[in-house]
Amino acid sequence: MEIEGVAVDIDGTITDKKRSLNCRAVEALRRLKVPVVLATGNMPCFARTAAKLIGVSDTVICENGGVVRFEYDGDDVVLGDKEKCYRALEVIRSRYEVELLDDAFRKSEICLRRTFPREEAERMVEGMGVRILDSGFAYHIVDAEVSKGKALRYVADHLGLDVGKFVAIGDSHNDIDMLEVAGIGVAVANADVELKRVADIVTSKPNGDGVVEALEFLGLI
Ligand SMILES: O=C(O)COP(=O)(O)O
Ligand SMILES: [Mg+2]
Repeated sequence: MEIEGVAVDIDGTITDKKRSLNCRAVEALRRLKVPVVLATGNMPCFARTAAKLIGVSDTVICENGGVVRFEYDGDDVVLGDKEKCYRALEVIRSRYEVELLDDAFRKSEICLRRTFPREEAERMVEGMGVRILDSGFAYHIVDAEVSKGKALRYVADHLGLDVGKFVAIGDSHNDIDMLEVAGIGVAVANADVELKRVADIVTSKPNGDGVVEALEFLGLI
């Protein structure tokens, strides 16, 4: 299969537990001849800056697919409904203390510190049209209509590329459907078991070194 693009998660994939960026992965991603799309749970201002500094495509998937941006100076395309997330937040708040992260900068979702049982909270908000994702770094209450996978399909269509010819690389629960949608799904060695289950390739090395390993294995570098 001729690979037309690479979608890569940020935290836990090209960064380590302390969120320190792996420079070998940066160099490898910069060298690729196909578009490299960052796909993160983080907010648009962070994602666009990260893309610029890393030296990959200005097209980024942010807020777990709730926002997409095609140009550095372009507008955010908001795909998720934050009101749904606020309604769910009130339900969760009735039982757990919550701490919101960067709320003023998020347009489609609510990011929370990981201080309560995610699965229990997800049961509490069943039927409200939201999901609670765990990136390993934070929880995200997202509109159930959005995901990194759906956003990748949207982005690929917009760029005139076939999403089935993308490689997607990730580490967590919030990457599952992106790996499923892409033609080749890669989980780095430190990835959640549930992500490894849907991956075509599981690297032997963790984080950014795993990204480099996968790109070499696929003949992209
Ligand atoms: O929770 C976060 O913001 C980190 O998310 P990411 O692993 O999708 O980059
Ligand atoms: Mg991650």
